[in-house]
Amino acid sequence: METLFIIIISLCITTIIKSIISHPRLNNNNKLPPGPSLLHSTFLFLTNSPLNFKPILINLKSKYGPIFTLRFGFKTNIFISDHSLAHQVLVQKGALFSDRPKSVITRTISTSPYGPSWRTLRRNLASEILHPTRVKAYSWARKWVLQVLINRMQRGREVDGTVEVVEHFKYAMFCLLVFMCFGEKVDESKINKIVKIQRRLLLNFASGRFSVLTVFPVLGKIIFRKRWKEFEKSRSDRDEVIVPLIKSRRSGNEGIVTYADTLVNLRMPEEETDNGNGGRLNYMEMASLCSELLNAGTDTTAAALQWIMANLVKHPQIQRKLYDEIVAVVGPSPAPVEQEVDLEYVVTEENLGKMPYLKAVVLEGLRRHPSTHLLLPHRVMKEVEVQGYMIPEGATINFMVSEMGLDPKVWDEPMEFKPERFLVNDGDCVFDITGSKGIKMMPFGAGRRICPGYDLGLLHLEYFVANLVWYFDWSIIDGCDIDMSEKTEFTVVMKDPLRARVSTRTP
Ligand code: HEM
Repeated sequence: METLFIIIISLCITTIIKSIISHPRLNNNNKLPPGPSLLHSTFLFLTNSPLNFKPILINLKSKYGPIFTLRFGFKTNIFISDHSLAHQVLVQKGALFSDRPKSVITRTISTSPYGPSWRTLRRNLASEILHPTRVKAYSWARKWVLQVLINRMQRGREVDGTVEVVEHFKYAMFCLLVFMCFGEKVDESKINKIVKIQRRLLLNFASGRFSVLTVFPVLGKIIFRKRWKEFEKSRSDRDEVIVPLIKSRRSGNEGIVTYADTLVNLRMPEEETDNGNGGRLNYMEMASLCSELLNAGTDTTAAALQWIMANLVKHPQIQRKLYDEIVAVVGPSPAPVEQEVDLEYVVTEENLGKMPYLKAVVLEGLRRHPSTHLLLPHRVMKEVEVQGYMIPEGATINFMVSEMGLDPKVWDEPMEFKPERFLVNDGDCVFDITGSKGIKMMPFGAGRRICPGYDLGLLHLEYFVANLVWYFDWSIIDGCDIDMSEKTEFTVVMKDPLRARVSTRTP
């Protein structure tokens, strides 16, 4: 029934859009990048889930080139797969391309329009939570989470020593981000409840079920009544768990400063006078922002961690080289740990800086398997020319991250996992992940909307990879190769989750 409605609505919109093709903003001189006809594009959007869209985009790229257009209803979607075009758009003309399309999710950093609210929220996260001194203050929480992870992996090991790791990675990253949000070592059942609620929301957005509510904001509420109800229910379930955690901070929890604390104290400057609340955020808004942080920092990192460990299992010589580097810096692995015992020895964060090969392994993992194939969509704020084409105001711009990491013009043997490509002559690892001077890959995006958590994300990956390799020897299960096929959830994950033989190393 809903699909029928979508088709009817799309046909109506098709008619309207044809009439606005000659809109002043799209006159004869204003040529859009090439792409399939409106009818063909609409058909592609209606018949494919966003989760399965990647092969279609790759096909369109090979047909139309590094910049192409796909139109759907009133929306003009531009796709860019070329590094220098991405640099031109995101860095050189960044001010025009840093807006976001409208979303049904309000009050998050990632969905806020480019403007003062976004700036205030992003600055709060960057300066209050992601500042190096604050990140350092969470260092003991990372050690605690490492222990949680090692314990869970030991407990989850089958008699033959094999373990499926991804759920343990996700759980560990969740514990860490929940701690950064609320300052509590939340118990397992509550963590699992939060994970379940967050995942339901995310998967519904990633599959397009909830995004359609944004495409048709007014009619959508009537046509997709059931989905609206479902969306509101998911939101209220989320608030039911998250708001009490925020309130418990208000009741005078001393010690470490958490994200929830900073939100309670935040004032939105442009609303100071007119929201009747002195510019304070309400609890739903705070819950939405905490929920964003949990999503942004967990699945992305867990997905990357799984891909990196899979490559280390697949390439034992790379794992050996990495292990040797770790041992050269911190000494031999400690004796096998007992379950539930406090970890005495870890590869510390100070030591990570002395391990260029570790950095190279992590970067190679992010190049070869970026956590997302596309950046979050950007919105064009004003009509602008890009490579001789006119991009209309309001168009959505998408960046094909994975294609950039695999471009043979930039990367030698792009399909191979070769960390050495990131090392310079003296064995140092020097790479600008922000792409400010030029983009070669952009797993965290680039320009004004670049992921504000990129430094923390890299730290988490280096810390967990180093410790997992120092504590355990990872090997392939006899007779089973590692299948590197991928599938898209909220992030891009291994289709066959990594299962490996994991044995504690002896000193
Ligand atoms: C390996 C880990 C991570 C990866 C691969 C990753 C990747 C990304 C990407 C691709 C974007 C979209 C950029 C764009 O649209 O141009 C993004 C945005 C964002 N990320 Fe991350 N991220 C990671 C970790 C984190 C962490 C740890 C945090 C916070 C603690 C975080 C917070 C955010 C936020 C708030 C945004 C929205 C930025 C905005 O719209 O201004 N991310 N991330």
